[in-house]
Amino acid sequence: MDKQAQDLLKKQAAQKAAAMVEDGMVLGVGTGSTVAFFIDALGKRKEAGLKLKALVTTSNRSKKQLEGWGFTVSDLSAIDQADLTVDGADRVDDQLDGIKGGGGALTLEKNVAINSKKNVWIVDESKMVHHLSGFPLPVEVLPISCEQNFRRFAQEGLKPQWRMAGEKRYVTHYGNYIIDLAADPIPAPHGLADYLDHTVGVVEHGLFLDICDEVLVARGDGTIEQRHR
Ligand SMILES: O=C(CO)[C@H](O)[C@H](O)COP(=O)(O)O
Repeated sequence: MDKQAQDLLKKQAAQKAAAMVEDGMVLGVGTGSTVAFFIDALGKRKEAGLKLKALVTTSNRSKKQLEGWGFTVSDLSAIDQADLTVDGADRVDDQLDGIKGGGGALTLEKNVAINSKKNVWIVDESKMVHHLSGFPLPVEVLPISCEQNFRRFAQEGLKPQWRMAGEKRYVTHYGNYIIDLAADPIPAPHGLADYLDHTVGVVEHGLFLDICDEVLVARGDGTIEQRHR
């Protein structure tokens, strides 16, 4: 699929999600190119009179775009929970578990997601897989012990690679590094998530398991499939 065709699908899924937002909601907004289309569709709904109770987001990129549409963006700590969070994903499997963090915003994305009553992901069909595969798994690590973490992942056969930004290591919103694990496919996502959850120095990882409630999949035939957990 070329980029233009993929962008069209992303836009269709984004518009469908924007139609799900209701007046008075506390809304969570994710990060990425698909979410950028969602923010534009949400902005148009605002111009048509949509009034949110509060809005939180998962990156400075999304925050800037939302503010450009005149939205006020709150900190996550200022709200109790979101009614709905709309985000993209890098891969989604048959159980609606996913890999996220391609854009490096996984830590805030997971925190917003687990503090949301409902999570909807918007994807084009190329992101859908039967078992999680085809995309490196991002792991955000503290700089202080990142070399040890990297070596340990290599010993475990997880094929670690530093996320780079040009010549330098990519630095997250929180000043940490990202190690992308190229082990593929992921045979036991819950087992790997448990291992990463218990690895000292790991801040967060991109396995989003048992989090997504509904995925909107834009397909090349013009339809949007709504899959529920
Ligand atoms: O997890 C994410 C950012 O950390 C994004 O949601 C994910 O990478 C999908 O991005 P895109 O919509 O650009 O394909």
